[in-house]
Amino acid sequence: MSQHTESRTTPPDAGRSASPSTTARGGDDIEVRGLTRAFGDIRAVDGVDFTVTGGLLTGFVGGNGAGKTTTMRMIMGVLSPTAGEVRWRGRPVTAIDRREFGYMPEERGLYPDQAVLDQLVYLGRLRGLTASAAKASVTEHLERLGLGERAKERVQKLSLGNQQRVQIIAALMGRPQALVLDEPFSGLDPAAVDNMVDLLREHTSRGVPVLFSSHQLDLVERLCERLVVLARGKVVAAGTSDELRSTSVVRHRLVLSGDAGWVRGVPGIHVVDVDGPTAVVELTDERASRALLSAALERGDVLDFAQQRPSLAQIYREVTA
Ligand SMILES: Nc1ncnc2c1ncn2[C@@H]1O[C@H](COP(=O)(O)OP(=O)(O)OP(=O)(O)O)[C@@H](O)[C@H]1O
Repeated sequence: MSQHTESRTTPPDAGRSASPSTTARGGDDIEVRGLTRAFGDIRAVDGVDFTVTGGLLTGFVGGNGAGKTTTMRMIMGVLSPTAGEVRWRGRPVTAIDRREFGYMPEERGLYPDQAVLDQLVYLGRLRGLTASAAKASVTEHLERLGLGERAKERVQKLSLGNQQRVQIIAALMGRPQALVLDEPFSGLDPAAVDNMVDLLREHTSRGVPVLFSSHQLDLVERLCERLVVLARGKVVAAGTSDELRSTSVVRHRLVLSGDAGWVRGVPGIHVVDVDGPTAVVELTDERASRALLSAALERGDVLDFAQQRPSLAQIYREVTA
């Protein structure tokens, strides 16, 4: 039975034909243990461990070629690991489990000649939804992502951004038990990003673990409760933003009434940047902050002197350096 008359504050429950609709919270984890994949001599993914916790958005970041896509493919079983394993709810993941995962692959495999609605309903059927449940879920998602009028159009007539939205619907429709999304935000305009975020939050609010990769650090910073940072096939940092920040070098920002160039001569600090009256520094000696402030006051007014919360971009540069 379709349940699509429900309010839009809950995720579309498409009445999967043969699955229990669990609403467990917190314990619905994907666990990656020692995951490794070699291509010839290259270890694209090298002993990777992390957990995607139920109910949280986990951002997966790393530079080009860091191994994100390869890791996600192994989570989804599209690629087999050279070593290590993927676990789901405390035991090795099975093909049946994965059938209930929503996956957005890097290669966007839509059929250009097929109508949007038909294609999505077909994909929903492959995921185990009944035809009517798939249609109801797809129709609701199309409306929510602003494609309600385009349901009968062929995919190739849509702009790239709209094709991306269709791909997102393919991953989110029904009631996925976990979401693994490779660059779901790339190519979306800000309104579509917001709609997408709302949708993802609806899934996390019912305990679903969500892993998504992105190069948009500002977005990841805004959205994610947890982060996994990959570099050269290895996890170089993982945890909440605050946990990552606590290991980062503390910066101070000093704003003066005159030019701040003189700070370069103060011992015990590393100058990150000077721009006219503003200097950003790192203390290599804790006591230097007092010396810096005294020296500044001797030279004139101090308009601001405060610790700076490190941005994710800063943390990212530090851990991947
Ligand atoms: N099928 C393959 N055959 C050979 N090498 C591969 C294959 N797939 C990935 N690689 C290599 O594995 C490494 C990791 O690639 P991967 O696509 O997982 O990185 P990524 O973090 O997703 O990068 P991007 O952000 O650029 O998408 C790269 O060096 C890539 O060239």
